[in-house]
Amino acid sequence: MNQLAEEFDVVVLGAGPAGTAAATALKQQGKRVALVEEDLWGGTCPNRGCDPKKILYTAVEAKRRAELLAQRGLKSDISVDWPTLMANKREYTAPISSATKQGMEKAGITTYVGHAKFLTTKNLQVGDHQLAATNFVIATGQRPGTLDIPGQEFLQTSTDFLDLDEMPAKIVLIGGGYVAFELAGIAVQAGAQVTMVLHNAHPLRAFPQQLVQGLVAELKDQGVEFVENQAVTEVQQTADGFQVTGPNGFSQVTDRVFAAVGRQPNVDNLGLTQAGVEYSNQGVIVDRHLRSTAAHIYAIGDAAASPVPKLTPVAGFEARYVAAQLGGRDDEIRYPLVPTIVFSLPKLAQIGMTENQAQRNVARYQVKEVEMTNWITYKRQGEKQAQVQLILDQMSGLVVGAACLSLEADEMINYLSSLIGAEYSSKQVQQLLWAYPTTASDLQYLY
Ligand SMILES: Cc1cc2nc3c(=O)[nH]c(=O)nc-3n(C[C@H](O)[C@H](O)[C@H](O)COP(=O)(O)OP(=O)(O)OC[C@H]3O[C@@H](n4cnc5c(N)ncnc54)[C@H](O)[C@@H]3O)c2cc1C
Ligand SMILES: NC(=O)c1ccc[n+]([C@@H]2O[C@H](COP(=O)([O-])OP(=O)(O)OC[C@H]3O[C@@H](n4cnc5c(N)ncnc54)[C@H](O)[C@@H]3O)[C@@H](O)[C@H]2O)c1
Repeated sequence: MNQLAEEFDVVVLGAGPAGTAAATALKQQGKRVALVEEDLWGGTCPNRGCDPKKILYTAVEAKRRAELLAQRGLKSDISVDWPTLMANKREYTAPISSATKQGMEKAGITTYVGHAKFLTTKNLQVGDHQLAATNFVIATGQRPGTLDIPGQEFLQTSTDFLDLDEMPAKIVLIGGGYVAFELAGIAVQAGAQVTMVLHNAHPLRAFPQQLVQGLVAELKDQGVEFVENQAVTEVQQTADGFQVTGPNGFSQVTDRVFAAVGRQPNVDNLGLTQAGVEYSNQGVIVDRHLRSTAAHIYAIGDAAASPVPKLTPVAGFEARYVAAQLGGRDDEIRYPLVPTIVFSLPKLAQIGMTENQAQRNVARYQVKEVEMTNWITYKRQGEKQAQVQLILDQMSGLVVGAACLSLEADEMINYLSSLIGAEYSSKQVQQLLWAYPTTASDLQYLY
């Protein structure tokens, strides 16, 4: 081992939700912990992901709710003041990085600023420092993917969108996943003319297509244009913007073009080969203990090729699990149910078994669609899309999966998460009382 190396029990690479949670839990065990970050402390979620997105979303959701009540007695002429909204977002995000770093240091974690790269299986380099450790935790996250086409340098990302000084008059969003649907809702309500360009006809493929079609219909109603089956081949800069082109004469002139075509794990410049760690384009390959192919090196969060959605609560769960493993536990990871929400207008949420999975065993699983637009919860708000889909296991009689589309879908999915996770039967649900009339009290009619 290099004599100049600074020694630790564990070195954590990346200070996002995964890395900070792991470092904190490991420090609480009394370990000597180093945490390395090359960019913003706190990582994607609070700086350029979930939280800034939700701040912008809060304003556009309020505007949409007011619009829906326009025929129901609420007079409103609301518009989004983007510069002020952005100032509000920046006021929130500006202190995050330094506060997170300070918080880590206050907890007794040794922090390093710079790019971490393995030199050997036991050593890594950060700037002028060499760090040696018994164990390492890779928590380097993901970055926005792009398209390998002429003019790719003109493509912007979700990071750019979430920090726009002005909302452009026209934008093109390439992609049909979480990011594209969330940014479309924000941009259209902030006054932009939005075109979503999809390379196939299956947006949000992991969600029930009936609910996705409801979301698409709602976004179209708000003014979003959808172009399907169009693989963009080139982006050119013009005198006053950009021209997006594709096969069969497709051409769209716009002010900005955002690629929302998935994210790539930050694993390619980590010296993983020197460390004996194998990886794929899904991230670091891990076993059921989140150990990489080098058994003393773990991977968690977005950087790990673990078979779960890449979300902040999952990153935290994996971090606490690995800390417990390094503290002496030796059980395989068992994930709880993972709720996911697309914060579009309206919201689309899902948990547990999906419709696609249920359809592989129709003898056992029944898909139940519930249209709720006329229920008091939704009617009073003028909501146009309020649907729930439940997956029933006919063997146990339990609900094992659910998806929701409405402005209340974020709350509803969390209630369903508790009930499905605790394996509540219909009979048990009828024994519970929720204050009425609320989103929760509808559960009685759903089960
Ligand atoms: C636009 C957007 C919206 C999102 N919204 C939601 C949401 O609503 N809900 C939700 O649950 N999830 C959401 N996510 C996903 C969520 O942000 C991620 O799942 C979460 O941040 C993953 O945490 P992580 O710690 O694994 O990775 P990250 O947060 O990406 O942190 C990794 C850190 O490692 C650092 N790093 C990388 N390489 C190195 C290196 N070699 N040396 C040192 N440091 C390095 C990076 O700079 C980064 O700070 C969203 C993501 C995006 C992009
Ligand atoms: N609310 C949330 O929880 C939330 C919000 C945003 C992001 N995220 C996380 O970030 C991840 C990334 O989000 P995302 O929307 O970038 O990815 P995604 O995987 O959800 O969607 C990518 C989309 O891009 C399309 N695509 C792929 N290659 C393409 C190509 N060459 N040309 C055109 N389209 C192409 C896909 O068909 C898909 O529709 C999510 O999977 C999720 O883990 C979560």
